[in-house]
Amino acid sequence: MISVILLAAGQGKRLGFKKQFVKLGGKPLYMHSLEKVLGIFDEVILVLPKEDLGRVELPTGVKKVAGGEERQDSVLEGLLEAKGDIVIIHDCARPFATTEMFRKVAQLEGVEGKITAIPVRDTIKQVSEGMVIKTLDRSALWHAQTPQGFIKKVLLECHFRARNEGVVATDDSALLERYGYKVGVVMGSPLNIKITYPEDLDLAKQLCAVCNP
Ligand SMILES: Nc1ccn([C@@H]2O[C@H](COP(=O)(O)OP(=O)(O)OP(=O)(O)O)[C@@H](O)[C@H]2O)c(=O)n1
Ligand SMILES: C[C@](O)(CO)[C@H](O)COP(=O)(O)O
Repeated sequence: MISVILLAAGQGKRLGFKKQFVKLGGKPLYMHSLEKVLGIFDEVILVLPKEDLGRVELPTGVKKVAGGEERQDSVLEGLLEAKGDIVIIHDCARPFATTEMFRKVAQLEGVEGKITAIPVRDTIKQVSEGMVIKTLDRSALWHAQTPQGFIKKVLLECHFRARNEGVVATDDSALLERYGYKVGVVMGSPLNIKITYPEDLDLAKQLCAVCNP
């Protein structure tokens, strides 16, 4: 059984407001991710800010869960509700992830986790105080994206250990890396952007207009 946990419980501090409810292509941002997985996977859980749980109406079959302070806390809240032996974690802040990506990260033969990611394309400089220190070898550098798939009991164990040690990571695969589990990679897409800053939202609106004119 595969559970999908869609994260939409952030406060949007870097954007200036809660992005998950912004209308993109005529529907709230979180709906873009929901539509990619609904009816395809066994269970869909949408993690929302506690204060918004009551006002968000969702299609039948989608479970609502209250999130926590940090992204990692929200993942754990979702995990505690998930029934699947495989879980897929996705940021609703990435509205252009495809169903194919969700399917691919759920294939976990020989690994405990699998992420979408794309190779770094630009020349990468190490910079300090406005000065270039050196050019880094980019051949092994990738941008991590979501969706990310995991064996649930492994991800839960990693979350509990991280909480006990006070470790906070920006994505879930970092926790598996920390505790020695294997994480595979599947090709994401440069179009699978994350809306973090105001200019990302402008770009997303333009992408949406091109993709769904
Ligand atoms: N406590 C949190 C924090 C984040 N998220 C979700 O995790 C994803 C990635 O987080 P981010 O871009 O950092 O979103 P925000 O936390 O909303 O933004 P900011 O960090 O700027 O406040 C988003 O889909 C966001 O809703 C969450 O579910 N619970
Ligand atoms: C999980 C993530 O989307 C991978 O790219 C990202 O790390 C989460 O948010 P942040 O903007 O890096 O805090």
